Amino acid sequence: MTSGLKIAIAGVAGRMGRQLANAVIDGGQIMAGASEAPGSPHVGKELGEVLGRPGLSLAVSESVEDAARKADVWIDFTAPNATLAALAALRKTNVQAVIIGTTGFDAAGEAEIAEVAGDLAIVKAGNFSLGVNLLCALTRRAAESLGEDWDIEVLETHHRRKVDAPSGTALMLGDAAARGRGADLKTLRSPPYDGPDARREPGKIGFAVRRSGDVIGEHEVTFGSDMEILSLSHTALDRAVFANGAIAAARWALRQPPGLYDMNDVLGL
Ligand SMILES: NC(=O)C1=CN([C@@H]2O[C@H](COP(=O)(O)OP(=O)(O)OC[C@H]3O[C@@H](n4cnc5c(N)ncnc54)[C@H](OP(=O)(O)O)[C@@H]3O)[C@@H](O)[C@H]2O)C=CC1
Ligand SMILES: O=C(O)C1=N[C@H](C(=O)O)C[C@H](O)C1
Repeated sequence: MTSGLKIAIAGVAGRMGRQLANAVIDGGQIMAGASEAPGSPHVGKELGEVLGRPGLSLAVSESVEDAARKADVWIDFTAPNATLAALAALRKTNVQAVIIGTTGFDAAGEAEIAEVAGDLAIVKAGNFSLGVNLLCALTRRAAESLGEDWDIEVLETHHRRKVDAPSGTALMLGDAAARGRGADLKTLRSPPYDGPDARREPGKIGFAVRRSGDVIGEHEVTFGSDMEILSLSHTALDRAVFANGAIAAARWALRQPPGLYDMNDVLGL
């Protein structure tokens, strides 16, 4: 049964782009548009050829306006510059909602997104899985309960092709921990431990990053005191969990006024 949700997917030939397009089609939504990077060998191809699903006829476009023409919602898991360029172009289309999964924005990029959210309903999350968003709530709760003598460390592991570090999810977890301590992550973030005097500063939140093989995404937050260690963790077993969360966010966002939302809003956490 079709839900009538008309979705355009940015970066459709990427790991998440393919996952999203397959989830849209298999879930009975409408694939209304698909984009790829200007100059990509996938531009101009039929989506069916890109996905290995013969008979699917929708041309992959390098133009945001063209890919968005028949869509109500734009889902973007690409790269920061690509997402920001798309947002500027989407303001001139009929798209009402944007789902941003891209990670690695700098402060100026985050500000640009907040500005565009004056015109569009935007759901942005470093992770669209239910488990990770619940893990953030649990991390905040633990940080609220445990004093500064408990060292907070966030460890993440991802596949070797990941570009940004720490991951968007690790930063969400660090942010949740900082909020639990009534502070901002900017203030509490530890510099990397590296060099001859790399001692841990009390009260800071540390990050450690591993890149290995084809790991989809593993995150662990530890709270360590002199006598015990509390560890909270999450493992993503299938990228479908991100795609399904993003599509649920799309359905939710189309019912909202313009504004900047996250998965807590969508899931009611
Ligand atoms: N929030 C979440 O739940 C999740 C977020 N992510 C994030 O999503 C992003 C993408 O991850 P992933 O799919 O693994 O990465 P990939 O590199 O596999 O995919 C990104 C795709 O976007 C394309 N692209 C680049 N620039 C443009 C452009 N201007 N217009 C259209 N397409 C473009 C790339 O093309 P080309 O290769 O030619 O550059 C590529 O096909 C990352 O930031 C990642 O951290 C990933 C998983 C879950
Ligand atoms: O790049 C990835 O793959 C992932 N990116 C997101 C992040 O930066 O946290 C989410 C997920 O862990 C996979």
